[in-house]
Parts: sequence; C-alpha cells; structure tokens
Amino acid sequence: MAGETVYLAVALDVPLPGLFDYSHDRPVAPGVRVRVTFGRRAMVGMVWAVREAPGVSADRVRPIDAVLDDLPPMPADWLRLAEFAAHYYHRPLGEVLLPVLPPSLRKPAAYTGARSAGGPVCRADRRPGGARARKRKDAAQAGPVDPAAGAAGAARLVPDPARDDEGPVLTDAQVRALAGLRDLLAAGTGVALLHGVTGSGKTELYLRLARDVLAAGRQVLLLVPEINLTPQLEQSVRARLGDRLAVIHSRLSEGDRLRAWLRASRGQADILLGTRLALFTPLPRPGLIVVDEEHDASYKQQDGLRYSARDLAVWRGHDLGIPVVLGSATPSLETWRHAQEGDYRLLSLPERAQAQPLPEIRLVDTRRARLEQGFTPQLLDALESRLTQGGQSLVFINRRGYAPVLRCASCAWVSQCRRCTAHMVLHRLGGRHVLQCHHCGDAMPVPRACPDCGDPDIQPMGRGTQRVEEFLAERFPGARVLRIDADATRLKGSAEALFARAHAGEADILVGTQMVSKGHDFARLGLVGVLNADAMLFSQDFRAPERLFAQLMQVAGRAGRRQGGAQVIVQTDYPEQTVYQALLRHDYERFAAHALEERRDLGLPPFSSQALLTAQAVRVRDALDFLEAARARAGALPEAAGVRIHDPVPLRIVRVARVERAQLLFESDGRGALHRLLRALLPGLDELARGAVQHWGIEIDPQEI
Ligand SMILES: Nc1ncnc2c1ncn2[C@@H]1O[C@H](COP(=O)(O)OP(=O)(O)OP(=O)(O)O)[C@@H](O)[C@H]1O
Ligand SMILES: [Zn+2]
Repeated sequence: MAGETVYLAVALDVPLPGLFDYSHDRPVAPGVRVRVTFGRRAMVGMVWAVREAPGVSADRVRPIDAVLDDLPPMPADWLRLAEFAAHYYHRPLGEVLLPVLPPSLRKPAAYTGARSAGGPVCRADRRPGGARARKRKDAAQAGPVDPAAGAAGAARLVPDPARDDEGPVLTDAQVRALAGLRDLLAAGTGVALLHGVTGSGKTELYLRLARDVLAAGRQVLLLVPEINLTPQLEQSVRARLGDRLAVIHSRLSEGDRLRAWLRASRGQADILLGTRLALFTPLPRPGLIVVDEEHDASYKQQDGLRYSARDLAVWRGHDLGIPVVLGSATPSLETWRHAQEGDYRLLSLPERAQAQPLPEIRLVDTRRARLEQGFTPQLLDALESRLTQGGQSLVFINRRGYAPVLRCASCAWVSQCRRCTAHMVLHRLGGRHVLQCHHCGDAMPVPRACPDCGDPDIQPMGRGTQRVEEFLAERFPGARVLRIDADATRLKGSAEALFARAHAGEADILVGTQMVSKGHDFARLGLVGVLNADAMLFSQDFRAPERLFAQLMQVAGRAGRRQGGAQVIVQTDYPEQTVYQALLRHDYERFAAHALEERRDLGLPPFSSQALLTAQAVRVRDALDFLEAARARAGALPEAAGVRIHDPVPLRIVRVARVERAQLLFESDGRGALHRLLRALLPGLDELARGAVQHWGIEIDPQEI
C-alpha cells in the first residue's frame, strides 16, 4: 500500500466547519491522531475518514507531518459519541474530538524536539507507576480470573470475595431499590432514576451495584458534579472495591490526567470516577454509568462545546447497551418527567439510611425581625446553643467576598466595574480590602473617599461569606469559624485541607457557599442556617425556583446525618412561597408537581425544547440587529413551522469585559423541528454576522436563560 497517495479527512480544533484534507502515503485508520500544519501552525488533528480524492484540488493538499501512533485508534463507540455530540450541539467535529482529549495528547509540541522522548504517552509509560510497572502490580493484586466472563477475550477479574460482606446491612428501601437496579443490569440496558432523600444511602447502592459490574469483568463510570466531592467518594470506592480506580477531573496536572485516562482506556482501571469531562474517556469494557446528583448544573459545560454530561451519559449508555443510573434527592424536572412517563425506572429511598429523621426545617420571617448583620435573633440563638452543646453548625450564603457593593453615603456613587454592567465586589485580601469584578476579574484598590463627591464615608452594603465570617468570629469569640468558598480554596490542595478540617470537627461554625452544600457527610453537623435565599427567588430565569429548591434541600441535607435533633433555619421575606412551603415538608414531589404544571402551562422545558442563539459586539445594538436579522431569516424558512422564535433581548448583565451580549430564544414542542430549523439556519449566519458582531454561538438545551 505504501507509496500510493491517499487523502485523509482530518478533524481540527479550529472554529471552522467541516474536515480538512491532508495527504499521506498510506491509509490511516479513523480515530488516529496526526500532526499537521494548518496555515502556519502545527496542530494535532484526528483522522476521521480516508478519501480517494480530496475535496479541493490535489495540488493544494498538504501532506501530514506525522502519524501519532503512540495510541491505538480511538474506539468506534468513542467516535460515535463524539459524532453524536457534534451533531446534537451543532458544532464542528474537531471542536468535540480534540478538546475532550487530555491536553498533552493534543499539543504538537509534546511530540517534537529532543526532549519529547517519543511523546507524552511513552513518557507516562516509562515512569515508575506507569503502564509497565502497573501491569506487574495489577497482576499481583488481582483476584482470581473468572473463566465464564472471558467471552470478550480479555481475562476478567473478580474482586476478592472476602470483601463481599463489607458495608452496612441494607435498609428495606435500599434492598428494594437495589433489586430494581440489578434488574437493569440483568436486562443489560435502561435508565434508572434513584430518587433518595439526602443521607438515604444512594452512594451505598452505587458501590453494591459497581461490585456486581466488576464481578462480571466490566468497568464502571461514576460521575460526580464537583471536584470537591471526589476525595470522599474515592476513599469509599478504594475501601470497598479496591485500587483499580482512576480519577479524572480538571484540577489534575497534565501528567496525572493522562495517566488516569490511559489506565481507564486500556482497561487497567475498573472504575473511573470523575467530573463531567470524564464522560469522554474511552472504556474497553463498559458495564455501567452512574451520574450522581444528576440535577447539578455543573454537568453542563458553559463554554466551547456546551454539552450536558448527564444527557450524553444517557445517550452513551443507550448506545453501548449498558444501564445508566441517575441519582438525586432533587432530580431535574426533565429527569423526573421521564421517570413519571415510565421512560426511566423510578426507584425511591424515602428515608435516611441510619434511621435519623430528616432535620426539622424552620422558616424565619425576616420582614418582622430585628437583624444583626443579617442574622435573626432565632438563628443567633440556635448557633449559640449548638456551640454550648459542642455541635457543628453551617451558615450557608451563596455569595462570596466581603460585601457585594460599596456605596457612598452622601451621593449615588456605587462601586461599578468599568468594563461590565456589574458592581465590583468588596473582598478582604490579607489585611486589606480590594474591589473585584466577578465577571471580568478586574481589580482595584478601595478608594479613600467617594470618587464622585469626595465624601470619605463610603460603606459596604450587604454581606458575603467574608463579612459573615468576621461577624461570627466577633459575636462568638470562643468559636472556631471556618470559611469554605472559591476564594479560600483557590490554591491547589487548599480545598482538600479545608474539607478535611471540617470533617475532622476542627470547626464549630462553617461558613460556606454552594461548595459546602452538596454531598458532604459532616458527622457532627446539627444546625444549618441559610442567609439570603430570596436572592434567587425572583430571577427572570424560569429554572431559578427549581435550582433554589434543590440547593436548599441539599444544604438542609447536610444536617443531622449521624445524630437526631438537627435543625435548619431559613431566613426569608417570603415564607409563603411554594419553594419554601415544599421545603418545610421535605416534599420534593409536591414541588415537582407544582413546577411541572407551571411549565406545562407555559410550554417550557421539559414540555418543549429550547436553543439559544447568542451574539457579542462592542455595542449591544449590533448584537441585537444581528439576532433580529437571524430571526427574520429563520422565520422565512419552511423549517420554521412549529418553532416559536422569541424576540432578541440583551443579557441581564449586558456588558462583560467591554463586550455586550444579547440572545434569541428558539423553542418548539418537539426536538426534531427545532434541530431541523437550526440545521437550515446556522450555516448562513456567519454571513449575517459580518461586521460589528464579534462572535455568535448556539446553545442547545440552555440551562440559564
Ligand atoms: N443501610 C445502611 N445502614 C447504615 N448506614 C448506612 C446504610 N446505608 C448508608 N449508610 C450510611 O449513611 C450515610 C449516608 O449515606 P450516603 O452518603 O450513601 O447517602 P446519600 O443518599 O448518597 O446522601 P447525599 O445525597 O446526601 O449525598 C453514610 O454515612 C453511609 O455510610
Ligand atoms: Zn468587570
């Protein structure tokens, strides 16, 4: 074969549609990476197909620079997943295939130069603990080989049977749910929603099910929403299922990420635990996908390919013919509806596993209260009495920094970002205060006096985690107050360290944002206080109540997991709102029924499908004009039948880093009509966007509107 020119259709991560033709002297299998020159840049691309003739004239086709044969071709099912994602999210293939690989596999520089040593894969394999060393270790650790499971050729490993009785005696509800999950395994396909209240032992069931899958010689993909939840789960998995585990998330070093990816994709790891990006790891023996806290917004990628890892997990499971388990105390309404309609099998854990009752919830009406730094006397009293009893408390406020805005007492000046339509947030940094914009990252010192009128009396308004921390430390001098938020955990390793201290009981009062609200199992936590929940109540986003309810249920669920008598105090101006009334009764179903009815009346998801066209320009007028033109063009297409096209509107925070943004919402009752319209519309939009529009993009199933 060598010598004959073939043409390779190569996917590249460039913002241009289509594939790019290169030539080579022999065919290269789809799914193999190649190094090519694009314009003047060296890039890593992926071969998608071999063609007999190029799509452009042959003398313009360049040869590829090198075939990167340090890995076998990406497997067919992985290529199908990427192809589906590209198609569904309306993106060029190259913008899916390459960004989802570990970074070192898509950097041309990693393969050139004397020190590349044959590329990152070879380097990883040569390291102590790399593949070769691993192989020996794995062989030594592995249990007996199960001859019956060897159908696919590979030697299948059975976990050590002695581990079988580990773990608690299951509750009746767990036994029933586990039987349901095992039915799914036996059937080899299907989606289950494991709806279990906080602390009901969902994790325990994932572990039991994973054991079955491992025993059959298959791999488990276990997705969690947040990096901070991986250490806790990693520990349980190792303790119960052994060390054939790989962990993937975005905070790993490139080397660690590549090694974990290699171990999973070579079948050396039986369990892959990770955040959303782990979904795109090839698995040679997949047997089960679990998506824990499936409702969590972190499963949605918010830039580049705006995919939902939860939705793609369901697709991948179906494509592979393996079961998918979605777990949550507060399922997304999309998932809940699937379960109601019978598309997903609903399995419920209505009670906590350790016979602890759910915490008592109190709504404290802040309209009539005398507040001290945002705290009602009821909450302060409750904190006080927990302190005396030696219990731990959590004050939850979803706002980081010291205060959301600085204001002049005598004129109208407020700390406004120069580059965004947003306030600059006051932060304490070391011993000083600075102003920071949460949208563009701009920072500036706090002015000594009002820049407009010169009055030195400028005051912080409202409060964030830092101010709450400061207040509590003053108010309760003996208490150890520990703040956990994005600022406190910025340094590598600091999140682990802070959570370890919280878990070890080295804090009496935790102050935290949503980071602390999910998944954690703090042993002594008996009181949760919620400040400022109302901020989310009246957002224009139709999903705001759903998110607020889920967040409150989650944070409430941190309390009293090991001891009774736990309490949750939610301060609100609107105790009569449905969200709070349902929360009071821990009643997800009531909330979901109410919210679904509203969505049905308004034709909103899950009763319709949505897509959002966004545009950016220096002036919002230009973005709006473009969207208006797109709207007119879309409306004139025959595919527009059955699709509702809304009016273009500026984003709520219209300007970020001197760029103004607007959006146009498409909605239809059926998914098909919406996608047909987009497929007809999108290819022509670049032409409309010429001139003032800097960027436009399409987002399918947007989560924030
Ligand atoms: N059958 C059981 N008997 C006793 N304890 C159990 C049982 N099942 C689980 N547990 C324990 O109960 C606690 C809560 O379980 P787990 O973390 O699995 O709940 P969860 O439903 O995942 O909670 P959340 O949704 O709040 O994260 C854990 O400490 C777990 O070890
Ligand atoms: Zn800004």
